[in-house]
Amino acid sequence: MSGILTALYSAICYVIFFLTFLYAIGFVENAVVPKTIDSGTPGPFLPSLLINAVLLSVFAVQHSLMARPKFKAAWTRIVPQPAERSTYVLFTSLALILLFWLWQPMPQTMWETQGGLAQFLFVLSLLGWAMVLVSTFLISHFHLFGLHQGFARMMGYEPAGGPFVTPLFYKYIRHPIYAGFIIAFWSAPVMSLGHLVFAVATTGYILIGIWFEERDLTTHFGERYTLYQKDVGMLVPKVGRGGRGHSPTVE
Ligand SMILES: C[S@@+](CC[C@H](N)C(=O)[O-])C[C@H]1O[C@@H](n2cnc3c(N)ncnc32)[C@H](O)[C@@H]1O
Repeated sequence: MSGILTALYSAICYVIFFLTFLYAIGFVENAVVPKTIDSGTPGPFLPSLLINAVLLSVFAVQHSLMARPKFKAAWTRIVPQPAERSTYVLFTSLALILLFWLWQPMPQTMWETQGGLAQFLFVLSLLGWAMVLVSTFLISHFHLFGLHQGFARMMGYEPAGGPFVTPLFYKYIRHPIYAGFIIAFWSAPVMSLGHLVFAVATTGYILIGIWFEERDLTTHFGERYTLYQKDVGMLVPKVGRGGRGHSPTVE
């Protein structure tokens, strides 16, 4: 793949990802977009549950499998190295688009809030999404979504792997992106059965994903990451640290 083609490919994948991310906000928040988590005509309970479980599993398998170093090593014999991350981002977007498209509404209300509490939960949920986006910039947004690798190929240099960093949220929790998703998914003013299935499944997936990601991070960054794990909570800040947060200079 020529440099210009690689850069173009990574830019297209990035735009598809970003639009998918924006759609995901509307889908979960039941706002703005035509098809949301609770919209549409509900079908019978069991087939709906089964279809949703398959859609969530397709996403989970794609997202975890393609992120593992062994898969990447094999995959880059087919896909050029500079386009690998963009291809991952593209497949993730496609798995999500499939989920948005075929998701079956399960509208039974599990719990419902009103007035100030409902407004608070809605705002909290949006803050969760904002935390996700801000955190991607904290650990290198353009590397995470493949643009850096694609454009580096065009400029003729080898991009260094993303460094280990612990700014802002990362000083207090190890996984602010995942924490942001969990906040966004659970802070629903009205929790339908379908939304609850989605929140439970994605939270379970995130917890399993963290186990795999931390195994890779420990292999990659060694003692720096083990010290970080001791110092900083996974999804919730550790108590008793007097709000100091992680300080790499202490290592
Ligand atoms: C989707 S991001 C999720 C990051 C993190 N788990 C979170 O929730 O904020 C996954 C990528 O972030 C990288 N990553 C995780 N923690 C990092 C850190 N402290 N510094 C740099 N990269 C990190 C991993 O290597 C992986 O490629």
